[in-house]
Amino acid sequence: MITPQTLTGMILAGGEGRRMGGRDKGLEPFAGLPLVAHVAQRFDSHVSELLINANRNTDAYALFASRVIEDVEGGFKGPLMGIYSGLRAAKTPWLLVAPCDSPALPNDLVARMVAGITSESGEHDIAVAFDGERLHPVVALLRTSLADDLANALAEGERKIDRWYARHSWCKVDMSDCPETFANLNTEEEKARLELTLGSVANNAASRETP
Ligand SMILES: Nc1nc2c(ncn2[C@@H]2O[C@H](COP(=O)(O)OP(=O)(O)OP(=O)(O)O)[C@@H](O)[C@H]2O)c(=O)[nH]1
Repeated sequence: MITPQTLTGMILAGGEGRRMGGRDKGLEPFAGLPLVAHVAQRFDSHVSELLINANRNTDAYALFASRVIEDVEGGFKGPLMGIYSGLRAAKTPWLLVAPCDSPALPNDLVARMVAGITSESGEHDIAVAFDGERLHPVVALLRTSLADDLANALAEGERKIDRWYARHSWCKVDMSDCPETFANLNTEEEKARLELTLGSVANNAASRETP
């Protein structure tokens, strides 16, 4: 059974943000808070430790997590390297990953992912969020014992997250009831548009969960 004691959360914030002029996306303000703060709230009290995977501005990120970890191998090798770095850093058997640029993820994200990975014969090794049309490979629950296997895949040059998932016992977690919560911000224009449509959703969640 996956409990908060056996689960580490990690926010992926290690990208270059090229489509946003190279800015550090996780620290961009959105509806009054840095993007990363919205995502951090989804993990509140549901995990034993929250990590942020970032390759820049690590002091700024430290305000929002228990630990900030950089990619094991630098040079912006992609999100699969970030996931690997989290699998290595986590002290628990399970790691739940979410991206820093999706500020409206479901408030019950952790419960949904944990319920979704469990099958009649036990747990799969990996569960991936599915919005009814698309998989979201950077919203995933994984066994941390996969770290060695991922190290080998990365050494072979693998960079595609879903292709690596497909080598394992994996499942989709159906979130087709809330596809809009997966909206992410890649450009200034998307940020401005989503701030109008999703800002209130994200803000309401924030004020509900702030003690
Ligand atoms: N650790 C790590 N995370 C990454 C890397 N590249 C992207 N990510 C993360 O993966 C998720 C999806 O990233 P993208 O939006 O595809 O890439 P990005 O670098 O943020 O933005 P672009 O440069 O505009 O593509 C985000 O949470 C990123 O922070 C990387 O090289 N290392």
